[in-house]
Amino acid sequence: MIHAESPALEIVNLRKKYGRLEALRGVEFELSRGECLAFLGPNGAGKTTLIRALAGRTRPTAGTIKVFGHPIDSIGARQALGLVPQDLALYGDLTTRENLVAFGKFHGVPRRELKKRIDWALQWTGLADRAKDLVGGFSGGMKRRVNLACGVLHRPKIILLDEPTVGVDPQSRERIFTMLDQLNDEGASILLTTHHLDEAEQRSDRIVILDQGRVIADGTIDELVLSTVGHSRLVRVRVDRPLTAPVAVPLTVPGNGEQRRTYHVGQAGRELIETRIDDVTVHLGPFLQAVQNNGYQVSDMEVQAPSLHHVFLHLTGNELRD
Ligand SMILES: Nc1ncnc2c1ncn2[C@@H]1O[C@H](COP(=O)(O)OP(=O)(O)OP(=O)(O)O)[C@@H](O)[C@H]1O
Repeated sequence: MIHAESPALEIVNLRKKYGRLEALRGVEFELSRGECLAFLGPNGAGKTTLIRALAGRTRPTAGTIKVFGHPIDSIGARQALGLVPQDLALYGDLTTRENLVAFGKFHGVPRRELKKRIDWALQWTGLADRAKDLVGGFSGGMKRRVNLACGVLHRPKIILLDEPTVGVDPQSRERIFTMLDQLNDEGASILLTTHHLDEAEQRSDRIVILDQGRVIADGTIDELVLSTVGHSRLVRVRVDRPLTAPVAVPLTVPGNGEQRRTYHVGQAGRELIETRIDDVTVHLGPFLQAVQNNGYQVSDMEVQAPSLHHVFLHLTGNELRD
């Protein structure tokens, strides 16, 4: 039975120790029903450990995990969860269909439903015409798709995916996200880990950033941007000749008793001026005017909105790399 009000997942004070190393240090978050949540974090942050703990593959040292309000070790909770692990768990010497049969049985899909589910999975993955081919000979992207199908054959309400697009080409990546969108549209709640900031930014409803076993940020892109780097824009202006000195920009700062301040931007000897502007509508015009007043012509300009990349750098001080 599913509790009407409870979230899909509720994680409180989750801890996992491997000997003296604490991989999870009191992780707390919720996954709402029907939500797609992306977990980001540098290498070793604890993402895989978290997914494994949620999937019952490793026992947490402390903390609670509730699935639709039920303890993680209840039968209802187990049936609600589907895991798509990072490492491909497929039988290379079996065909696509044979792999699906094996995983369907493993997940306890009733015999009478198995064929229907497998036909659905073959369509869903776009591999119907490869049903009788050995999986061992497939490309990385195709194997990922079969792996995904094997993890969701029993139609779990919550799908946990550890790096679902690692090592696949951009086309397969796109295809995998279309497949996940379909499950999400049909009501599944999705929790995935990824190394791709753009993927998290474009594909998820909410983002949790994990660093050294702790949640250091949790929110929508807008919330994360606002609480870290703010809504300022990076402006890059190229001018017609190297600066002889930094450019003086007088700006009026609104607020209690308007203040006039002068900023000096740009570096002598460079043709590029980079600065942050709090409010484009108020400050961009005076900034460009000041560049002209200092005797330079603007030859090119770029305004960059803050992205998840800036949030991540701000919070962890590191680039996120594969
Ligand atoms: N079975 C294990 N035994 C001992 N230490 C482990 C084990 N599994 C993970 N760790 C350690 O726990 C920490 C978190 O590892 P985890 O794999 O969860 O991180 P991750 O965020 O998934 O990293 P990556 O992005 O590299 O996959 C790391 O320091 C790792 O070395």
